[in-house]
Amino acid sequence: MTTETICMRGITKVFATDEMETHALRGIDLDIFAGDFVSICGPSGCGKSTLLSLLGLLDMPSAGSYQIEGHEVSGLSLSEAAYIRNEKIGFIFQSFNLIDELTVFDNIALPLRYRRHALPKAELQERVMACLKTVDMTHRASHRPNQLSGGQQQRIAIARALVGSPALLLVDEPTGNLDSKNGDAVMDMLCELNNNGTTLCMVTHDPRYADMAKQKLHLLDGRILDAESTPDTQSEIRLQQVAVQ
Ligand SMILES: Nc1ncnc2c1ncn2[C@@H]1O[C@H](COP(=O)(O)OP(=O)(O)OP(=O)(O)O)[C@@H](O)[C@H]1O
Repeated sequence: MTTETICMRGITKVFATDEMETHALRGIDLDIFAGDFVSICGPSGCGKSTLLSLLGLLDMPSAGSYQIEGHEVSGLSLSEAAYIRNEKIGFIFQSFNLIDELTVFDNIALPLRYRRHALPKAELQERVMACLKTVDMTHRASHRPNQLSGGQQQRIAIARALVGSPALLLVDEPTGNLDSKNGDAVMDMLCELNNNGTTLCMVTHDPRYADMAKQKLHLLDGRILDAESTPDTQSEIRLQQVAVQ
């Protein structure tokens, strides 16, 4: 049976100021299944970052339903949203957002240290080192981020996003600050993580990287213009199941 990680229905987002209202999202329906890889692309201002912020519970929709693993999360309080975010969601940003005052190890450990239930020290150590191994950076555990190259910093950011074993990894232009060689290496790493079961949702302007996804969403003016799925995706299977019912 397929597991639905994300289910959005009729999601809208309106930013209102005294002078005007901006309808950033106008009725988004989106399903993301465990193990899926979704890419979101579209022109500047179409609502990509807004959608990613809502998916990551960094902001709340103006209307609509949003469920993570079957639990309604639209309208949560700030502290409840922060709790779910920390437990269920990992983030990778264009600007790696690492803290230069902390070692690589401590940067990766940070999401675990913010959890309500502290992990035993040995388990925390084990999880951080396992993530460093995944991104092939164990030899840099005691370095500071500003002693690393851009590509290495993004690998540390990936490790930090993975350390909490998130149900969903949200990725915003992961290669935007990298040259093409390092960008390709980061994308290879993300694809490998997805092949090993990590659920990914990525905003990108690069069509080559968008094409690597199993489900491709094109946004325009706050709406999903069209969605393409490769034949082997869970979404396609689900659509076929609906069709035969
Ligand atoms: N906090 C805000 N207040 C008012 N309007 C906003 C706010 N955030 C976004 N918007 C507006 O919502 C619309 C969608 O913005 P969003 O940042 O999601 O677009 P985007 O597709 O990510 O663009 P880009 O590719 O340029 O990053 C835009 O018209 C933007 O001006």
